[in-house]
Amino acid sequence: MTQFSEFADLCIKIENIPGSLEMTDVFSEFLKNVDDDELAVSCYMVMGEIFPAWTGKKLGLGPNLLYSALSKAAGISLDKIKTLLRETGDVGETTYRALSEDKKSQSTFSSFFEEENESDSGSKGKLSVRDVYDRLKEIADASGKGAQSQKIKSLQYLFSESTPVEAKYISRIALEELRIGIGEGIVRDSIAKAFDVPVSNVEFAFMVTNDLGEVAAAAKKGGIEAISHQHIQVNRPVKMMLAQVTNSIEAAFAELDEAAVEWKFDGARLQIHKTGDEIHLFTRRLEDVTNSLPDVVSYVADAVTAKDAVLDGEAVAIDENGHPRPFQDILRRFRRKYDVENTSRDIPIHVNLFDLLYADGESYIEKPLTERRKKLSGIVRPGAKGISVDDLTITKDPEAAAEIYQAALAAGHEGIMIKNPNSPYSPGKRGKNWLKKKPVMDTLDLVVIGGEWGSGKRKNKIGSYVLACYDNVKNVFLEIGRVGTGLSDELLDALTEQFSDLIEAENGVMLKIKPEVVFEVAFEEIQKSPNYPAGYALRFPRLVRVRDDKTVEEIDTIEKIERMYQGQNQKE
Ligand SMILES: Nc1ncnc2c1ncn2[C@@H]1O[C@H](COP(=O)(O)OP(=O)(O)OP(=O)(O)O)[C@@H](O)[C@H]1O
Repeated sequence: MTQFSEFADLCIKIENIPGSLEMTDVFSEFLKNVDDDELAVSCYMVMGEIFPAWTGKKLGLGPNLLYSALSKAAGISLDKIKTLLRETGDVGETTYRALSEDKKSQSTFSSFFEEENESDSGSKGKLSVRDVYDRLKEIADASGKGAQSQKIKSLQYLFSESTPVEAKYISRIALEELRIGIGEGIVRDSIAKAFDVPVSNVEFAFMVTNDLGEVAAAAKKGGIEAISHQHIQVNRPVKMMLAQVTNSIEAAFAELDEAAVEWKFDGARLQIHKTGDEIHLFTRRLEDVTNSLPDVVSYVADAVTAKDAVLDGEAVAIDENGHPRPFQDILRRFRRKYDVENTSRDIPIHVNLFDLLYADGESYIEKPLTERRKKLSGIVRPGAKGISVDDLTITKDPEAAAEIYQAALAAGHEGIMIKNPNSPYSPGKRGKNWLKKKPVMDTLDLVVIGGEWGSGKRKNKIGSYVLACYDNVKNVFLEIGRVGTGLSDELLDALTEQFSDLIEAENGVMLKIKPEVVFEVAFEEIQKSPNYPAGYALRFPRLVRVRDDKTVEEIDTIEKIERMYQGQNQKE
């Protein structure tokens, strides 16, 4: 068993290291020494997760529940916890302080000094890494009547059995806010280093399994040989391949010579897994939305002739003429948990398939696009209801692509995709093998980190939202502005509801919100601004759409905003 105190020490060390190479050194040492039973979970937890990415499962613990547990464990009032939150602005620090005060008040004079001397990383709690993981998993699994109090009890147990420093990290993990600067790249490199396997092999195994814990376990057990045997599996979603923007069709053809051109549909990504009669549908965030889309399940059952397959496509909400409806409509379908039948009648879907990852026992991801498409067309019945393989044109002629682009826009879609016909499918990669061309509209994907209660008629609604971009060097969110004006009452109601469980702290009318929801925001211009931590502000920002299909890891970075600012000033 590895003590959780060792994990907390690891977090402290890593937080104080600026460079990723050193982080890799430190984490790979930890991986070498951790128990087999705790190897995989250490990989998840160091990234602030409990479950491997492919499960799409989240702990889903509201901040208020955590504060209740903390208040009970520390024996101090909820009000006091909220005051601490205002002072520290951070749930980890609040936990540390709340529990330190508790320990002080309960300790005798001499034990107080013992604790002080041993403080920070020194004093040891009673928990192992596995204990913490198991309790958090229990919290995630609790459901139904009594689940709330069960969750509070489990957290309370974790807090009371750990030192303040350990509890600080437990709180951050529980709210999915660990953010010590370790992401998938560093975990991947650490596995390679710890178990002496080339990074490229670890990378490939991760792409196909979507589970760094499992890859670490395989690497430890059987090195390169074992991880080379890992393959894509039906019913385990893999990350979707993504696209880069191209400024012009000509530029794309200059890169590619010959290109595969198809419409960029305005809908939501869907990864379809079929094993015999069992069909599962996953979103871009790898959430299982099978139950919300019974119509799509029946379309797949009817159209796909392969026994087993993993297919990639875009689900589009359509009107009675087959034209695409607004993006929010397809998201309504994806989110729907009740009254699914009626909603599917009101908002029909058409699925446009454009790729194939696996069919009848064979992985296709390493094969060229043309071969994948050939097989895809061979396993989907033409003329089937609600689902089709999209049209793909292979051409060397930018003019032909321009015509397809115009046709796509005329049909109400976003533009075109220009793909490298010889390229493999690279899960989770955004590279030059897929380029997208759509009309220029400057938007940014930003995360909501705060808000403000409205006044007057909007008293009980969150009336404006504080937005942040991501600083991927310092690993922090940077506030860049707000949106509020122009939002309808109906939308504000829906948003207030969506954010109600994400409120971490309140100060007067101001709210601190757990960074989870992504807004796509349009604006007139990016300006330099000393008023915001990002150093930039958006002129006339307005909400285009809530990007429920994107995770907070996918928001735009300060680097990109700097580049956009410079590009914008060059144009003038
Ligand atoms: N024919 C197609 N091939 C691939 N992706 C397509 C196609 N049609 C629509 N798409 C959608 O376009 C997305 C690829 O663009 P990108 O990787 O930039 O995602 P994005 O960041 O969501 O971009 P955007 O905001 O432009 O949709 C895919 O995730 C998919 O949902």
